[in-house]
Amino acid sequence: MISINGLSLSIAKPKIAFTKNPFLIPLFFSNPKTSSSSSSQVALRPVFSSMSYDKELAAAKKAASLSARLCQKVQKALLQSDVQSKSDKSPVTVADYGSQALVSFVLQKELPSEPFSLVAEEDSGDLRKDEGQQTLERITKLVNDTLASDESYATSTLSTEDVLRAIDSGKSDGGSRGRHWVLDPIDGTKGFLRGDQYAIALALLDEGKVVLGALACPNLPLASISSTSQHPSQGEVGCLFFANIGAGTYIQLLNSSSASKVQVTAIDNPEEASFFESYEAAHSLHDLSSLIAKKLGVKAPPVRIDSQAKYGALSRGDGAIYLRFPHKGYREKIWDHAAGCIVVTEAGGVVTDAAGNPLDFSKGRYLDLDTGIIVTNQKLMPSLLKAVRESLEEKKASSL
Ligand SMILES: Nc1ncnc2c1ncn2[C@@H]1O[C@H](COP(=O)(O)OS(=O)(=O)O)[C@@H](OP(=O)(O)O)[C@H]1O
Ligand SMILES: [Mg+2]
Repeated sequence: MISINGLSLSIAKPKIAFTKNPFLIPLFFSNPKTSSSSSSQVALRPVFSSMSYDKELAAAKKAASLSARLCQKVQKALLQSDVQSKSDKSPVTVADYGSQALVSFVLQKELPSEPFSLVAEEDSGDLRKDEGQQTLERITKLVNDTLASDESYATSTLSTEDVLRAIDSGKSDGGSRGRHWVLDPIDGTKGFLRGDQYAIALALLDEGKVVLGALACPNLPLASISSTSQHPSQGEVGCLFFANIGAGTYIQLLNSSSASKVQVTAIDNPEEASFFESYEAAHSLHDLSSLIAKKLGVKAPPVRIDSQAKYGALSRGDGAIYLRFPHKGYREKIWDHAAGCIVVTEAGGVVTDAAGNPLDFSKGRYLDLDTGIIVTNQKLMPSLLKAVRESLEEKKASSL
């Protein structure tokens, strides 16, 4: 019997006690074709044990929580000079850079004996230019002030060069071999700038599979958000969702250490369901979502919030469905979904592309997707898939 995240688990003696990766302990191997366990190596997939990732999860929670502290400070008193525009015209702030530097630094400090690879959104190109110097100094101060606020890092001080290096450690290409951290230092930067929802989304890939996630949502209330109360004016705010493969999903307040297990909703009647979608119409086709919702019989209006806070809210049953249909040609990045995906699946939900295939995080920095991403519980997925297929066919026919 072992205890993981407060859960007591009985672990069967492994039928095969070897693995190429000493950090992985397979509980058993399942053969996807026969569903029976076997000692043959042919066509076998390891089923990962959560006990391998406890210290990584602790490091991820610490990194995401400290970054949330930095982001909250910036959002409270945002200066005009804190916001810049990237080459694709999307906004980036000192908090995006500071969060990435902080996560990179903390993960490496907490896990000094592990090889470090990070796939993350930002790079330091603009900060290395002459006109980026003031911004870089502001970021360095934010990072050092945040470290100083934590007793285990009170004596750590980063130079501007350390900060640039920490940001640029996020250039890894990820892939299907080995371990890679995946980070969106601020997911929903537009929401962050509006004073709304955003998330610090951190996940770990092992052999191409997401094995843990820490999702900090500094503006998400602890109480449920629903279609009728998207902005509750009172109650505790600031949630950290975390999931370790095979061990479920938990939520705690960002400034507390007492966690509770969450589960997706059990409803099976779409008429009782509400659905999430992007706040920004440029990020997801709202018309298509409303057609799908109508076909399903969903009565509630969409709940539009920024970032992977949608995955977190769904994992605790605030809503039953998340629909994401980007405009044609957009390629989804792995950091926009990795943490959210495991937070939902470990809470009993299902995350697929529009054709019902699981998301594949092993292909590098991008997801190779069919059309969109849909998320719901196991009971609603068959009817959701049908509604999605019919709606996409209708949309295609009407554009001919
Ligand atoms: N054109 C387009 N289509 C689809 N998605 C896009 C697009 N452009 C950006 N992005 C990514 O969306 C991330 C923001 O998350 P959401 O779409 O969930 O939230 S919201 O649109 O801000 O409400 C956002 O994450 P951040 O860049 O971290 O803010 C982007 O990665
Ligand atoms: Mg971002």
